[in-house]
Amino acid sequence: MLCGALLSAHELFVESDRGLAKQKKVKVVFVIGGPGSGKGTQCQRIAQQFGYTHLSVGELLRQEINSGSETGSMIHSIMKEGKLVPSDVTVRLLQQAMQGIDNDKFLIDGFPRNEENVKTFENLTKMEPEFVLYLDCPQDEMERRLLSRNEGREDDNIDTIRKRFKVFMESTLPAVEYYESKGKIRKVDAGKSIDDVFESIKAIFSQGKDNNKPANLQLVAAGPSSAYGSHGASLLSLLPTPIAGHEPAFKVHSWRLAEKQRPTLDQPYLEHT
Ligand SMILES: Nc1ncnc2c1ncn2[C@@H]1O[C@H](COP(=O)(O)OP(=O)(O)O)[C@@H](O)[C@H]1O
Ligand SMILES: Nc1ccn([C@@H]2O[C@H](COP(=O)(O)OP(=O)(O)O)[C@@H](O)[C@H]2O)c(=O)n1
Repeated sequence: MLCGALLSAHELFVESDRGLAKQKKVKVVFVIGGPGSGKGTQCQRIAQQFGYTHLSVGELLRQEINSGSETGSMIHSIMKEGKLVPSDVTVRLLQQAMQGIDNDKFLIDGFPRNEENVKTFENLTKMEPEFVLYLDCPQDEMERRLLSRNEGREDDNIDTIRKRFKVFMESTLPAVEYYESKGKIRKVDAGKSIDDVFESIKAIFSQGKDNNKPANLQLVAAGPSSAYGSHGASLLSLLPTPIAGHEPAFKVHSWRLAEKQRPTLDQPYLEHT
């Protein structure tokens, strides 16, 4: 079972440049997709346009391999088989990287890869993502892209690529379903051109920005028997959905028909908070 109520933003302790610990609220967006779906490519653009720090978990693992540590050699043997590194190792590398960066918005690329990744992240950080961007791409297209990636990656050979696809289907898709059940998946068709995929992604990130702005709502004044009550309810449905972790832009005043309380300018139905 995965944990229930978690914070969207978390008090993360970071070392300031004076060496003192200070608290800051941190937001994370996870980016999931099959190998070669374009996670790294799109994350670079998102980071540049929306001010996120891009952390590629695969890259953090490769850096650990290059450090020559014992953990690095364990990671190396797992990665060349296309398997998944134990979550406590991955999440600790991720936490270390986040603590060393003075930004409050992180784009975490290639994470989570399975439900164990999810649980470990929740347990160790007590955070959950704002949302999860899912790059959905046909397998034959991902295979074509990986075989021509030319970054000299040991795992970009046809045998390991096929193993990574299997891991994606068997382990990562259940994590996608978990976030789907929480309403956090934002899926884009990643089989299109780089520019077209980014257009879809921009709409998702821009929507988040708009939802943070207080809406410019005019109060509707209405006299007795003018059906304000029924329209009041539909008015509510027009308001932007509050984003988890943000105060809603409006306070809703209840009014009870039995007591014949109608909204007035003194006691409006909706009020900016
Ligand atoms: N939409 C796209 N169309 C064609 N090629 C792409 C697209 N997105 C990425 N690529 C290329 O495919 C390869 C894999 O992309 P990458 O971003 O590294 O994927 P991932 O991080 O998901 O493994 C790279 O060589 C990249 O330039
Ligand atoms: N959360 C993660 C992310 C990557 N990895 C490992 O790192 C490898 C490369 O991941 P990556 O995100 O750099 O690349 P792609 O497989 O998405 O192209 C994976 O195949 C796994 O072996 C992991 O174990 N756990």
